[in-house]
Amino acid sequence: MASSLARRLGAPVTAVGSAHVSAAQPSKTPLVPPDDAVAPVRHPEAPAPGELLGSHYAQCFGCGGEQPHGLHLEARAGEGVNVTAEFTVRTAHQGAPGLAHGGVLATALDETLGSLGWLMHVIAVTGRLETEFVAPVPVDTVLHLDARVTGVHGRKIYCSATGRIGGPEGPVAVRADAVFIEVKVEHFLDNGRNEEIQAAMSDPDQVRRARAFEVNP
Ligand SMILES: CCCCC/C=C\C/C=C\C/C=C\C/C=C\CCCC(=O)SCCNC(=O)CCNC(=O)[C@H](O)C(C)(C)COP(=O)(O)OP(=O)(O)OC[C@H]1O[C@@H](n2cnc3c(N)ncnc32)[C@H](O)[C@@H]1OP(=O)(O)O
Repeated sequence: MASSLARRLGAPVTAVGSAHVSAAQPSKTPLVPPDDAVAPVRHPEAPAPGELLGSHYAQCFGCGGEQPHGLHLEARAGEGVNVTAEFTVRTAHQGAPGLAHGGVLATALDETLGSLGWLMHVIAVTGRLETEFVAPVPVDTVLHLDARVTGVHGRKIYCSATGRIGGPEGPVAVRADAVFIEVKVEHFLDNGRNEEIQAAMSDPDQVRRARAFEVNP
């Protein structure tokens, strides 16, 4: 059977920003996995440990290589359902003189956590993200990021990340706990802007990447 992406490729995108996402109440989903959560499973075709994951979208602010304003984060697969990444704080990332903006650091954590989906072959978006800023992070610092999935409950993926300075074993400067929610590729097709969707769909590399996520045994 044709994949949903293939079906959509055959038809022009007509609606933009459909309202299928409800105007929800604030989420009360806790950030720790419930007792009946299951352990995450590394997909048999997940990238090998140490392999660079690459960008899920060339224009992504977090990881896109073609995004001039982006963080250009590059994550590597870990041995389990975990990833590592490095992020260098630039002058453009300041919040206070010589110090990283907290929102930029939260974005680096979010992006690193988001890349965990590659290891499970699941597309997921951030539902909740709680960040803790433990120590100031000066410009030119390399933040050593480490993220892992701590449990899966239905479509909810519980995960945590740390950002260390001075080396991968250095002191923790930032940390985050998050819940990601698994979605289908339609999430992007139904909610994204037509112009960018069409551009992404005419890029064979992008289509291949999106397809790689569609089958989750
Ligand atoms: C050719 C085009 C291809 C394009 C795609 C290309 C490649 C794709 C590959 C990867 C890309 C994937 C992600 C990007 C990766 C990294 C970037 C960094 C991550 C981000 O930056 S990403 C952007 C920010 N993010 C959002 O833009 C989400 C906005 N939001 C929504 O779109 C909805 O809100 C949604 C979908 C989250 C839920 O909506 P829904 O209707 O599907 O969910 P539903 O109500 O059925 O809930 C089901 C269960 O999740 C629980 N739940 C629901 N919402 C929750 C929440 N917020 N927090 C905690 N738990 C929550 C419920 O409590 C229930 O739990 P339970 O089952 O236990 O009852």
